[in-house]
Amino acid sequence: MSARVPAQTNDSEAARQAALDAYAIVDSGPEQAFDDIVRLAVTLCGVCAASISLIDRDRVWFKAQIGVDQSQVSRDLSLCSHAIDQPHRTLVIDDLDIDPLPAAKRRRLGGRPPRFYAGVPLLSPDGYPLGTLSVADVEPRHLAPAQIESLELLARQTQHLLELRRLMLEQGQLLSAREAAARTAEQARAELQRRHEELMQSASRDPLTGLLNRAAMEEMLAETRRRDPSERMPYTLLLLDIDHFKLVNDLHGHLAGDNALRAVADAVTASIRKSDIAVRFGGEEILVYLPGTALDGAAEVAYRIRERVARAPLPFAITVSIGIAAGDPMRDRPEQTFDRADQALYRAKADGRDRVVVDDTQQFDGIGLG
Ligand SMILES: Nc1nc2c(ncn2[C@@H]2O[C@H](COP(=O)(O)OP(=O)(O)OP(=O)(O)O)[C@@H](O)[C@H]2O)c(=O)[nH]1
Repeated sequence: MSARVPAQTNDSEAARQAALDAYAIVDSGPEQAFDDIVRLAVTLCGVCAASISLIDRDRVWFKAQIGVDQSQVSRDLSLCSHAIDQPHRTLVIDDLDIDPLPAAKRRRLGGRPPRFYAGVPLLSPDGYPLGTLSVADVEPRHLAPAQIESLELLARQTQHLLELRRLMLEQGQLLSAREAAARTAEQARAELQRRHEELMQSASRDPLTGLLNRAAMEEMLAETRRRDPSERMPYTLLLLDIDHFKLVNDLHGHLAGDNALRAVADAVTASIRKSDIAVRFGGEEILVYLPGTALDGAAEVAYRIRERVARAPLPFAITVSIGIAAGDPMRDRPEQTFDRADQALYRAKADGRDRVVVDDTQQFDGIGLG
């Protein structure tokens, strides 16, 4: 038996305990790999007991054991504590009656006191003793050098297992930390997106009518231009202007004019589909984009708007003029379609207002719908 080294300082014991804690193994459930090691140790050394013992604060806890009566013992009853006094040497005591260890007296293997003990310290990569892989018997024994070497080899395997276990634990923690960080980032992104949309919503709406404003339309146009023309569908543009609106303002006042504008916007919104887009284009001009709608469909929408405007709950009557043009993304640019709708609107005004005029320079030959 080797001489005992001086007692560890409080600091080094704290560091040793921290090294063990990093494995988070104490009080864990049984694991086949560790059970196999103690079984092999028993077979190789021809003894009745073996254990993988870990020194935890004031107790020694067995990760795996065969033939040992307790599942943990207080540290002062532990043979393992003797073994780690010389952490780089295997402690072998052939006969504890001849070469006694204080702790051995009160330990039991199958109800009997141990006579033989051999313990190989298990070290952390930093060299801190964590516990032992030990074999014991109720009879005196003498291990052949090859058996001691095998036991030491098994202890090395146990250390590898411990490392592997710790690495897996760290990986798991890293993974969940990464998942948590990804979740937080996703929540932040969603919140940012929500706030951005809110901001866009308020920035892109005309406060008086609630319709989209011109900036929003420009943004949509830019977005459309980025897409392949073949992916875009034909559409119609409907340009609406309130007739003699200046007179409405002059006769009934600006506030009444505002109400009239709101009523026309409501009439437009009520007459179009969700997929259509209405924009307050100028002072009293409204532009409506009707994707996938042909001229005849757009003319129907225009009539519906006129009817609703005629029934608007206002103390005075108002009318609107509407110009319509069809656009084909494969053939023309949106500006060209807009110009044709504008010209149709001009004709509607010139022809006496309160009417719908469909652009006749493309698919239709001049259908005045006024
Ligand atoms: N009340 C109100 N008036 C507005 C608003 N925006 C523009 N206007 C007015 O709309 C009027 C538009 O007048 P004009 O462009 O001369 O056309 P109009 O009187 O509608 O005549 P036609 O379009 O030829 O039928 C102007 O008097 C603007 O001041 C608004 O937000 N509220």
